[in-house]
Amino acid sequence: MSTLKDVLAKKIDEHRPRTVKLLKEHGDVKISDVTISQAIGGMRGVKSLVTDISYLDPYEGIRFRGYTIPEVMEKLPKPEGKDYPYVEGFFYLLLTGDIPTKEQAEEVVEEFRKRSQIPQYVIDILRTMPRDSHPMTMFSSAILAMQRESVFARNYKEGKFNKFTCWEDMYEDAMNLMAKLPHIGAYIYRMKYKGDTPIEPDFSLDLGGNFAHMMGIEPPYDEVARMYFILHSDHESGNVSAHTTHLVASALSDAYYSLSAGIDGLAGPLHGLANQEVLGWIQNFMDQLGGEVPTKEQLQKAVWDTLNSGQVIPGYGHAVLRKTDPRYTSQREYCQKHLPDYPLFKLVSMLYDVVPDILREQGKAKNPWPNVDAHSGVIQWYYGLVEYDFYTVLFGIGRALGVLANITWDRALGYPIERPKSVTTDMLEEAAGIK
Ligand SMILES: CC(=O)SCCNC(=O)CCNC(=O)[C@H](O)C(C)(C)COP(=O)(O)OP(=O)(O)OC[C@H]1O[C@@H](n2cnc3c(N)ncnc32)[C@H](O)[C@@H]1OP(=O)(O)O
Ligand SMILES: O=C([O-])CC(=O)C(=O)O
Repeated sequence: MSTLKDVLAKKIDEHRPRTVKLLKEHGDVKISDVTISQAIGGMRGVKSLVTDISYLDPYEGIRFRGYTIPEVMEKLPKPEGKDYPYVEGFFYLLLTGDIPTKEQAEEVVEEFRKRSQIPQYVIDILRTMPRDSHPMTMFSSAILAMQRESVFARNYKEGKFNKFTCWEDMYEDAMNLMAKLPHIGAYIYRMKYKGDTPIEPDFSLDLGGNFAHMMGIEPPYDEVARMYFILHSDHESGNVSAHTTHLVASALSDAYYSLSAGIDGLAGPLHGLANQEVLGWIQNFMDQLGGEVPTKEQLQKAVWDTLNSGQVIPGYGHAVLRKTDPRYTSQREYCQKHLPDYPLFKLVSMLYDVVPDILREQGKAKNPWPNVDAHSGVIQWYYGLVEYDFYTVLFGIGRALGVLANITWDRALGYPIERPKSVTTDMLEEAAGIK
C-alpha cells in the first residue's frame, strides 16, 4: 500500500505542470477587477488566492476537494460502529483529493499516534501561564513554543532548502503538529477547567475518540469531535485564519509560526470566537430574564437591543455565504436526531426563526442567515462542555487540518511571498476624479 506521503508526492508531480503552464502561457488572463470599495472594504470578492483544498460557493456553501459535507460524511471510511468518519481519513482527502480506503485512513491514525507526544517544555510553559489566560492564548503559545521542533526551519538553517522538495519538510511539520494539537487542546481544558486533572491518551482510539477520552467526555462525544473537526477544517483561502497562515508561510516561515499566527486570527470575535460569543450572548439575555426560556417577542427585543447598541448578532452574517451555512445545517441535523427536545437547541432554533427577518429589516448585513458559529456551542453544551471560552480551541484543532494541508501545497507549488500593493487615499481620490 502506498503511504499518504507517496500518494501526495505523486499528486504534486501531476499538479505542478498545470501551475507552470498557467503562469507561463496564460499569466496575463484577468480574473478580477478591484474597485475602491473593495480596496477599503477588506478586499471582499477580489479573486487573488488559489487553493484546491476547498471552494466556497455563496449559495451552496463549502465543498472539500469537490465534495459537499453530506458526501464527505457518507463517503469517508469510519471507525467500527461509528456514524462519523475518521478525521485522519479526512486529512488524507484534504491533502490528496482522494477518498482513502479504511486501511489508508488507519495508516494516518498510526502516523499521528507515533507523532503525538507533547514535549515536556510545552506542558511547563502552559503551566506557568496565568490560569485565566484565554485558552486560545494558551493554544497559540503552545504551538509557537514548539517551533524549535520544525524540520523545515532546521533544514533551512542547515542550507538544505530546495524549492522542489521543501514541501516534504512542511508535510513533516504539518503531520507532527496535527498529531499533537488534540492532545494540547485536551491538556489545556483539563488543566484550566477540570481541577488540573489531565487524562492520559488511549492509543487504541482514533483522533476523535482519543480527543473525547482525553477531554473526559463519554461517547457519543467522540462522534461530535469527529464531526466538529471536519466541519471546521477549511473554508477556502480568504478567511482570516487560512489567509494569515498562508501569508506567514509565504515568507518561508515554518508551519509552527504560520499556524500560531492563523490561530491568533481565529481568536477574533468576528471570526472563530463568534462561537463563544453566541453562547455568551444567549446566556446574557437568559440571565436578564431570570433564566426563563424567552418568548419570541422577548427574543426579537433582545436582537433589536443588540443591534441598536451598535453590536453584531454573533453567528449571523458572512463575508461570502449568502444562505444558511451548510455547516450550521449539519449540526442542526445532528441535534434533530440526538437532542431534539434540548431547551438550548430549541432556543437556537427560535433564533433562526427570528434573526434573519430582523437583519433583513435592519437592512445592513448582506447575509441575514446563520453561519457555523451560531450552532457550534449547543452540542458542546449538551455534552457538558459548558466552558464556552474553550470553543474556539476546538475550532482551531479543526481549522489546522485545512490550513496545514494548504501550506503544504503552497510549498509544493512554490507559491511566492505574498505582497499585494497598497495605495494612498490621495491616489484613490485621483482615481475617482475628485482631486
Ligand atoms: C467562522 C466564521 O468566521 S463565520 C463568521 C463569524 N462571525 C460572526 O458570526 C460575527 C457576526 N457577523 C459579522 O460580524 C459579519 O457578518 C461578518 C464579519 C461575518 C462578515 O462581515 P462583512 O462581510 O463585512 O458583512 P456585510 O458586508 O454583510 O456587512 C455590512 C454591514 O452589516 C453589518 N452586519 C453584518 N453581519 C451582521 C450581524 N450578524 N449583526 C449585525 N450587523 C451585521 C456589518 O457590521 C456591516 O455594518 P457597517 O456597515 O455598519 O460596518
Ligand atoms: O469564510 C470565512 O470568511 C469565515 C468562515 O466561515 C470560516 O473561516 O470558516
